[in-house]
Amino acid sequence: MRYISTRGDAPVLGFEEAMLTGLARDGGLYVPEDIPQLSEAEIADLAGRSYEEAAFRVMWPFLGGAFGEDQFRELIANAYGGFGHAARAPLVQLGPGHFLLELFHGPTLAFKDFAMQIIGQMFEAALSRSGSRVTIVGATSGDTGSAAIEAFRGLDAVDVFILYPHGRISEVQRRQMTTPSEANVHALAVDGDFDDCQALVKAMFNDFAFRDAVALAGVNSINWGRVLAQVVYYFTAAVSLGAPGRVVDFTVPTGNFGDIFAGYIAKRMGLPVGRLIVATNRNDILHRTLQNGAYVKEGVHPTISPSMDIQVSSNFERALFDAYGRDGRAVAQQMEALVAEGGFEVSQGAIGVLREHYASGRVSEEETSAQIALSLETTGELLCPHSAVGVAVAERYLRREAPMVTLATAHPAKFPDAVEAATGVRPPLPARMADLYEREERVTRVANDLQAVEEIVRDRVGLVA
Ligand SMILES: Cc1ncc(COP(=O)(O)O)c(C=O)c1O
Ligand SMILES: N[C@@H](CCOP(=O)(O)O)C(=O)O
Repeated sequence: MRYISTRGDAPVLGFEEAMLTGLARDGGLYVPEDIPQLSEAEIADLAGRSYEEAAFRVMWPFLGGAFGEDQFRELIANAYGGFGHAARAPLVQLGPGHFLLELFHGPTLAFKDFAMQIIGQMFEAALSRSGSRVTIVGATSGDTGSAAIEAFRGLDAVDVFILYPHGRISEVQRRQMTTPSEANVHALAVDGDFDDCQALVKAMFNDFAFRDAVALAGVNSINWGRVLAQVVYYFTAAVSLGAPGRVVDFTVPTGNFGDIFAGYIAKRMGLPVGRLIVATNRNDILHRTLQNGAYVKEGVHPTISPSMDIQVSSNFERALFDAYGRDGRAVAQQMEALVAEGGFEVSQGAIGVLREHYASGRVSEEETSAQIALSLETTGELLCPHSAVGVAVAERYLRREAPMVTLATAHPAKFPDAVEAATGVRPPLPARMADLYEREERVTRVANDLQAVEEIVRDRVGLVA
């Protein structure tokens, strides 16, 4: 199994190297050279299996022997054993033909746990085999960071630095990142927005001297392993609704495009996915692009669904790569235009390909709050604001020919202020986190400045600048 860069000019790697490398050295993202296929019979045979067994069968063909079969099964068991629901990703019916896929039963109450828990296991196994260590640097709008810290806290072979936008995430999200006391965890509050944090991370990867000195690794969805682990729940959800004998549509609250791209990979593997619907808040670059064919940056607007307050959507590059017939040069040119001019026109051919797979909708702040209230009233389901964005958009796309699954990406208790403002109900944290507000916080405030962040990282990992 070989992994190639979306910009076509980086070394071709195996699964383990691609996972540990993060961003490709040409600035692109790694993708599999070929997408493994599951036959109809293999998909049908997932019915009634445990989530862990489905995870093994879906992910295994991408690994190219990086781990042994028994070892990989054990890593999967460790990853999902601590989830708070036996089904791991249960489906709840919201109405005729509309289902909610609850992805918030992991340790940090967001869908990120599905990938981060297994990535943590794979990193640990790979690093203990090679005896090496890495420095993980990640950017977060709230959920990736807490899931990464949870997955990597206390590991000897890893330091984990998480950059979050100061003042732009919920208090629960912040505390999940600032209260772990392990010495290998470093929360950095950046004076900027999520796009600034993500740009800093990418700049660190593109600073080869720094990258090599600290053995930089990434756990944002630039890391292929993240996307891969998220493919699994598209299979479990669709199969429980009748796939492969039935087409299933999905609506995905979208920011960095990793989660919905995982749905596209499931489709490419043979799962009968109908429409993949991008649901955005006011930060609607993806919706605008699908509507008018131009990918143009605006400033990031703070919203009540802060984890989706993103304009430069990393994984859209992976989608473009396929839409341009896997022409790395074309993608590299567009990404250069994004940096130099703040945007680019997607070619007629490529936008046509994207529209074959993806549709989209945008939801205002008022509509998000109204949807949280309406869902509670009509279905008894208390939604987080991100999931509410998804449900509101999905309602516009319901059709008789296919059931719709909306991904519920976080637990409402992570965003209690927004949920309470919409419904009057303040969702409580699960008992195991009940003392979150009493724990001591540890955080370093840092300017939106590459040198300043690199200096902190070098210093903490024991390298003299
Ligand atoms: C709760 C929540 N919903 C949705 C998203 C968007 O997911 P993606 O970035 O994979 O598009 C995020 C962040 O990524 C999130 O944390
Ligand atoms: N919403 C995310 C943003 C980062 O996305 P990722 O999937 O690329 O890690 C977050 O919660 O941090």
